[in-house]
Amino acid sequence: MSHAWGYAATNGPDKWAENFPVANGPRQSPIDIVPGEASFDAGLKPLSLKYDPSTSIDILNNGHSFQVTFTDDTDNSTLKDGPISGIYRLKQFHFHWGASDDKGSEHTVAGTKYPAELHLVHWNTKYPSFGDAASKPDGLAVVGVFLKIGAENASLQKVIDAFGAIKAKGKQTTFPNFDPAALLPGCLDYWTYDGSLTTPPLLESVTWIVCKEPISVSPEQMAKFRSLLFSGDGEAECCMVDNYRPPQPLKGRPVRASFK
Ligand SMILES: CC[C@H](C)CCC(=O)Nc1ccc(S(N)(=O)=O)cc1
Ligand SMILES: [Zn+2]
Repeated sequence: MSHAWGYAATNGPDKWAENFPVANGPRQSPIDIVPGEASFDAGLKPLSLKYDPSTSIDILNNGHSFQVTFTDDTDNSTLKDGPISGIYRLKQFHFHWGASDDKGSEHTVAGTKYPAELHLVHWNTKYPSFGDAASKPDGLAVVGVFLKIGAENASLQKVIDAFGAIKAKGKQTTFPNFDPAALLPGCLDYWTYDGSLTTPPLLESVTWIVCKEPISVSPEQMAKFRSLLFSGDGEAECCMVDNYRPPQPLKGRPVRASFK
């Protein structure tokens, strides 16, 4: 298989280990979170997320998901406290979703799949860059937020309104003045564990911070996610759906809860 990894039967999660052997490593993500087996840790601090909307730059269809990218040359949009030490800068956020509402999230909760999952990707400023941090065991911190079918989400709609310009792989457009804090749930209780990127290169450099409370998304909004394409202009159209990796073995890792 060339390095063209994807989510199809021919190049999907079950094939990734052929080119990325860390796929079978000791700290892979996502995982199934079993609340009854998570241990409450009173030492865990509340998350400190401080985002500056002026750091949002553009929105891109990268052929695996769509992502909103941020300028990360200052400490204007950061994650602090929670389970981490130091200052982590926001680099991008993206989503994973299913072809239908019964699947789509990467993490699951006692086996429950949500229709989608938001990932806010941050890197540790003790390292010079995102790329450098991505290869360090404490290099990245990703905040995961589940999406649950319900009322229309006005903040999410701002992202969806840009989809017309990024339908196909490789398309990108400016996306200024967006506040990603508007995509966070009201309650920031979380589970945390040591894991990895959930797509190749599957680097084991991520402190995962998964929020217990989901945000809402309407059925019509989910349909718009499913109208994006994995394929590029001029290629046979292939809807961008089921771009999620299934849960991986916990291999003895502790999962801590910030709440009782
Ligand atoms: C050094 C280059 C860098 C590894 C490749 C580009 C990148 O950012 N990948 C990435 C980011 C986040 C996730 S997830 N889904 O949040 O775990 C998965 C993959
Ligand atoms: Zn992700």
